[in-house]
This record gives sequence, structure tokens and C-alpha cells, in this order.
Amino acid sequence: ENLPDNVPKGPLSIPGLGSLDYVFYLSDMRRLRDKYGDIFLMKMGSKKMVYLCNYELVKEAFSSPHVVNRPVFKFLFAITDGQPSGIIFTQGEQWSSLRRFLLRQMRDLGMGKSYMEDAIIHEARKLVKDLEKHVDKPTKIPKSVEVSVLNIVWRLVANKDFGYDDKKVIDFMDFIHKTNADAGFLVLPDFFPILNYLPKFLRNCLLKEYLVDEFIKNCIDFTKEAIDEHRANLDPDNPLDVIDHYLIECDEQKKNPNGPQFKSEMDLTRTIFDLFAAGFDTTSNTLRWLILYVASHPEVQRKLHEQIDSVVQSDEEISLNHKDSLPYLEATIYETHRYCSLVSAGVPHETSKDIQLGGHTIPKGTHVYACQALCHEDPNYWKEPEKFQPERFIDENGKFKPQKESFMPFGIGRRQCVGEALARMELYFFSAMLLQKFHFAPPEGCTLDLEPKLVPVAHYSKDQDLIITLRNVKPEE
Ligand code: HEM
Repeated sequence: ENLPDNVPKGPLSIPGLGSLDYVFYLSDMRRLRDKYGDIFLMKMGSKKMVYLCNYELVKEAFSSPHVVNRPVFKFLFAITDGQPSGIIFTQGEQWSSLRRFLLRQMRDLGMGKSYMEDAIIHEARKLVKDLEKHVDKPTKIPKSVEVSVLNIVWRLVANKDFGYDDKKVIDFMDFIHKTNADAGFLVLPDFFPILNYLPKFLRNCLLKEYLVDEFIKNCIDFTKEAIDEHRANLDPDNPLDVIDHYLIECDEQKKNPNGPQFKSEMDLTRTIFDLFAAGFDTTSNTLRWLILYVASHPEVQRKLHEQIDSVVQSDEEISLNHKDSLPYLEATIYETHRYCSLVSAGVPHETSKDIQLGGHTIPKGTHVYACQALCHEDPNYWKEPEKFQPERFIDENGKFKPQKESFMPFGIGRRQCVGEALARMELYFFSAMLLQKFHFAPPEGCTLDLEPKLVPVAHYSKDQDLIITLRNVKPEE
């Protein structure tokens, strides 16, 4: 393939196969950046990928209207017979109308003293109760952390929640983890179209294609009952949740058969899956990191406890009203985002035409990765970036001081995370209520391992023992 002369540099590649070096982990991003500069190009089969390693480049790229699309991975649309569906991987008007719809839902259900706030407080209370069962002995961060976060998405979507031991939810979470871990193989035919011509049994062995059927079955099993129930009881004058609102818009759409027909029950199933895939692992893993960081930095934890105790009575429940008086907590949440860089290379975008970026031409159809992990450790923006230091988000008057430059845990631009406000509210309540009640520490004589697990795409923490102790225990009368 003839590429323009001034495409970014990158590792040597073999035509048809791709680059001889590849980005799997943060260490690869750092190594290739050091070798080729802040923008480098890789190839994989028929596709080109560009990695952006500083904030200026990411900002320039994501403010372009030609870097809004996502790459298409066909297996993701298996549920709608190959037709694009959901929000994360759709484009154009289909994507923008669903995005507007979901942002409206988030805003309407999340405003003021609200439905979502109540749901979060309810879940945080339950989580505190559950953690009480794990105190004073070495324990991993319990699965209840994940179920409570998943319950918040489910409350938004279907006005329901699950018990911590509900088999349906445990199986569904395991299935999402498995899909996240194995989807790597399923995208290969999009890079090497020749693989589509292999016999099915070979595709099953090599690419794990059988997972696609499992994916469809699991999504439908998980959502169908709720969608059917909502359909049967739908009161168009009193919609309660995302499913109700979506079904009402579906019915509206049918009245105008000549207009765009984006909404369908299968698209809803896919959209719900997207909300889970994007909304639960991300938030629960950020909370896990916060607990581990705080446990490893006793001075930070001491300041957090002091601030919480000075603002909230020990028998009082934390509310949104306390937020402005808890700047150190807010700073710790920000520092957690920066330090863990959960979505280390962002979610890929794709160029819809040739563009100029940082003095280079990026050809149409190139996947674009925003390396947030590198932006978050860029010494031009962060003093001593290798240190976990919430103080960097506190000004000289002790007030919380957010920093926008080179900080992008939720991405930037038109594809920026739809659930950011919800995730922020969850992290505030969960961390505040857990820290009000508990102290976290490594087991005696141990240090915690704060290196992420070696899995591509996301930075997840390693499962390890902690000691959780109760605070503010009233002396026996
Ligand atoms: C700490 C928690 C979270 C983090 C770190 C996070 C991070 C991200 C990132 C990096 C992106 C990609 C942005 C881009 O492409 O430029 C994204 C997209 C998205 N997120 Fe989140 N997210 C979180 C929580 C949530 C929650 C709670 C929800 C909803 C329930 C959600 C829904 C979405 C959706 C639907 C998209 C796709 C947006 C689009 O393609 O237009 N996220 N998120």
C-alpha cells in the first residue's frame, strides 16, 4: 500500500501481516514513544493504527470532526445480524441520536436530589454492611463492590437491583469479564479478512468464534425478561427508566416510517450491554484502585479520615452537601484516575478522511489511540508524576483545584464518556462512605502490589489481601 511520505514513523512492517513490534501494555507504549516520538504508526493486517502520546496531539485530534468515528468490529453487531447497534461502536446519526438520548436520560435521572443519588446511597449503605463481614482478617476486596456498581447501572436502565449472591448477576459479570479478556481474538478477521474464509471449526479453535453465540445468548437472556416486563407495563405518561424511555421512542419512531429507524428491541439489548460494558468494570475498578492506593499511603488515608471526621459526624450519613467541604477526597479521586489510567490507551477512534496532525498526514480509516496513561505521567504537566499525591489537586487555600490539561480519564471531545457525571457521583459516595467507616491497610509486614495486571486495554489491579478495620466504633455503654 502506498502511504503518503509524511505519515508518522513506526516499527518496520511486513506487507499484509503488519508491524514487527506491537503495543500490548503501557511498557510497549513507553518504549515505542521513546523510539519514534509522541506520534507513531503501527500496522496490523490491513489496518493502520496511530498512537498519540501527548495532550496537545490528543486535543488536536479529538477536536476534529473527522476523528469521531469508531473502528468497526463486526462481531460486536452479531446481535443485530451485522447491522450496527448500540452506542459505543456506531457512527453518524445513529450514534449521535442515541448519545443525545442517553445523555438526556443521565441528566434527567441524575439531577439534584434524585433517583440516581438515592440509588447510589442505597447501594453504598449495602456495601458498607457487606464489608463489615470482612473486617479484621486478611481479605480480598469483595465482589460486592462490583455488584453494587452494576446495580447502579441496572437501576438506571431497568429500575431493578440484584442481591450480592444472585447467580444471574454473578454469571453475567463473569461473562463480561470473559468477553473483555477474549474479544481480542474476535477482532482479528477485521484486521485479516482472509480469516473469514477459514472453515468454521478452525475459526472456533483459533478465534474463539463460538463466543459470539454465547455473547448473543447472554445479552438476550440478561435483558429480555426486563424488556418484556417493561413492554407489558409501559405507561407512556410515567416513564421510569432508560428502558421505558427507549420503548416510548421506539413507538414514536414507528409512527414515522419514512424517518430514520434506529431504535429496535435488539438495538436496546445491545445498548444495555454497552452501558454495562462501559459503566461497571470501569467504575468498580477505579474504586478498587482508590482503596489500594489509600491503603498503601497511610498519610493520605490519615488526612482523608481527618477531613471526613471534621465535616461529618460519626453517626451522620454523608450527603452531596458535604462534597464542597471534602476537597481532599475529591483530590484523591482525581489522583486515583490519574495514577491508574484505567483505560490506558482510550477507546479507539477512526479517521473518516485524511487529516493533518502534528505535521503528519493520517490516512482515512486509521485507528486513533489516545494514550491517556502517557499523558497522565507527562512531566511537562505533572510534577513528580510517579508519586501518588492528591495534594497536586489542592490549591494554596486548601480548596480542590481540578486540572484539565493532560488529564483525560473519561476521554475528551465528542466521544467523551457518557457516564462521567454518574461515575463521579458513584465514586464520591462510595469512597466517602467506605472511608468514613473503615480503615484499609496491607496485612502486617506486607506491601501492596500497585502494578496493573498484564492485560491489554485496561489497567486492572491485582487481587490481593488487605486488612479492613472498623473506625468510629462506639465504646460499649
Ligand atoms: C470511572 C468510570 C469510567 C471511566 C474511567 C470511563 C472512561 C471512558 C472512556 C475513556 C471512554 C472513551 C472516550 C473516547 O472514546 O474518547 C468512555 C466512553 C463511554 N462511557 Fe465511560 N467511563 C466510566 C464510567 C462510565 C459509566 C458509569 C457509564 C454509563 C453507565 C459509561 C458509559 C460510557 C459510554 C456509553 C461510552 C461511549 C461513548 C461514545 O462512544 O459516544 N462510562 N468511558
